Amino acid sequence: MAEVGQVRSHPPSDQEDSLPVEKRPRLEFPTTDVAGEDGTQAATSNGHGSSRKQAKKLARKDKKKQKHILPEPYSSDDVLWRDVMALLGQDVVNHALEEGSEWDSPFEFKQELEVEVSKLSSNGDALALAPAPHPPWVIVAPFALPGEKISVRVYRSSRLHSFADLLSVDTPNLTLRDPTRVRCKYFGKCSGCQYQMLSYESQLDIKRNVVIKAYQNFSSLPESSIPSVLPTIASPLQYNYRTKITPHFEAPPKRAKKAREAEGFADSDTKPDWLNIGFNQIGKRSVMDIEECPIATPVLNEALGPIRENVINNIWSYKKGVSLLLRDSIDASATEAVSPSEALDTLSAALEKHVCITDHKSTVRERVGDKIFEFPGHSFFQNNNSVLVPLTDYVRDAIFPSSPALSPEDHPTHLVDAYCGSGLFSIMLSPHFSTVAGIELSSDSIKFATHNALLNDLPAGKCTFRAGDAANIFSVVGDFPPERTALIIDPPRKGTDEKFIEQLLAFRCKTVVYVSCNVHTQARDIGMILEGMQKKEGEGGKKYVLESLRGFDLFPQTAHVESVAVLRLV
Ligand SMILES: C[S@@+](CC[C@H](N)C(=O)[O-])C[C@H]1O[C@@H](n2cnc3c(N)ncnc32)[C@H](O)[C@@H]1O
Repeated sequence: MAEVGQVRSHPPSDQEDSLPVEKRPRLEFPTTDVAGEDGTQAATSNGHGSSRKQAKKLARKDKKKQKHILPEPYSSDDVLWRDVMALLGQDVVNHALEEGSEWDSPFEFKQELEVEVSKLSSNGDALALAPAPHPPWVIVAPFALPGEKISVRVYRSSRLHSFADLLSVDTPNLTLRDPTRVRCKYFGKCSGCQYQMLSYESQLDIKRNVVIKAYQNFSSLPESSIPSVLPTIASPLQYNYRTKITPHFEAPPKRAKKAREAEGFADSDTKPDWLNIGFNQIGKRSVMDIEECPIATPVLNEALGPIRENVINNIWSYKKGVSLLLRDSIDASATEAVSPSEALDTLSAALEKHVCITDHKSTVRERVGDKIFEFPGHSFFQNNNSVLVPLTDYVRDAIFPSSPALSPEDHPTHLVDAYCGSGLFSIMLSPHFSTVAGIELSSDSIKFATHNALLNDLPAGKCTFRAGDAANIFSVVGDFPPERTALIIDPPRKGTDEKFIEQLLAFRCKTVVYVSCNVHTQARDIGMILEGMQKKEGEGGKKYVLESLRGFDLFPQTAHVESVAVLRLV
């Protein structure tokens, strides 16, 4: 029986946990809350009420007003808001803002309507204009495609848009949609995947468009500074690629505990109806029961059954909701059992044996190309192993281009790996550099980065890793020759910060490769770097140019895209 292992309260705090198989944040307020927000008007329209009543009413209105929270800049809500504005057109949006009607949803809670999808948002939802005679307003619904006529039911409204459940696709777009492509029985309900009905080529095209829009909307750069976005690089595996999943469940509710008490605490090995172990349902806070996940690796799917059984058998002992951890790892005991004298193919066979790690403190082991990486179960590691050789090769080729962008005698000799985790880029690219320095906030990851350098027999002293804020790296690489140094930036979703960018601009290394799981904050940061350079140097001297830009598909079947931007000082 697999162990449930170390569990924690959910939602998980891991910075990359905003990735696909996760909760989407709840937005704003239900549609019934959107009545007029002008307190003065409300008071005068109710001319005969007592002043106490009026004061109460005003207080209620004020409360509602406070709920009109604008999206956090660069958040997925902000990304959606830009898409909503683009679909409505600037004139319509300006008019609604001037009128103060942008929160006045024309739709009631649970109102049903038919719409035609215009486009996809960068978050993967379908966007449709509300049909006449409704005022200009956007309907946001999941799992529908451009050109499709759909029936939806509104469940929540926001600024000039309402969220709706998809009830049916009445006229499907058969050039894009093919239901036989869908491999998951939960697709259409689970919030994990958005695109299983699409061909893989269409998914890659859509993601390229997300990168294009991100730089248009969030970089503040003139069109002339943004290169044509290159085609998205495919993931070698399009299913069974995800090496980490975190299904979760709620603790027994009070009513269930009471019912059990009334029945004399009778134990049962069947799953209670109220217990769901899985991922979030689309558009809801509730968890849906998931027995298999076709984007997760086979070993995680094999382990999921026994892990679920263990939870079911012990469910009454849980006081809080829990996020389980399932992580695919090479079986360390199988590789350790191979003696050095044994043939290489015995070792290779041992490296193919995988197990599921459930303990946050256990060590996970992955192979990337000819290197082995170890890291603690709770810490960050990229979740799609199949794409890591193409990704690290791509970063290497960007640093050492064969084109005239960089002649061989100018090739970098030093590498700075900011936000280095357990050393993926440093170690994969180390053969091409004389000196490598990595920095990372998590001291656990840093311990493992140092350990991984030894594990892969890198020459002593070649790679040094330190724990700390990424910006601190510039104070320790003062002796690196900037014109022979490459910098890799791979921050969490919130991107890097002004302190880091300020020092990057002072350091002026030849090449910067910015890898990001959030192309919107990446676009902001790249904009800040290019603008900052402009301000520092005026029109003279060398400047960074954004040489190339492209998406990498680390998460097939989902709307998520990784983005790689290459800056060169020329
Ligand atoms: C997207 S991960 C990339 C890790 C690594 N490059 C890799 O590919 O495995 C981002 C990393 O940044 C780290 N991090 C977050 N904030 C940081 C900060 N202010 N300074 C340095 N590292 C930070 C996280 O702990 C995480 O390991």
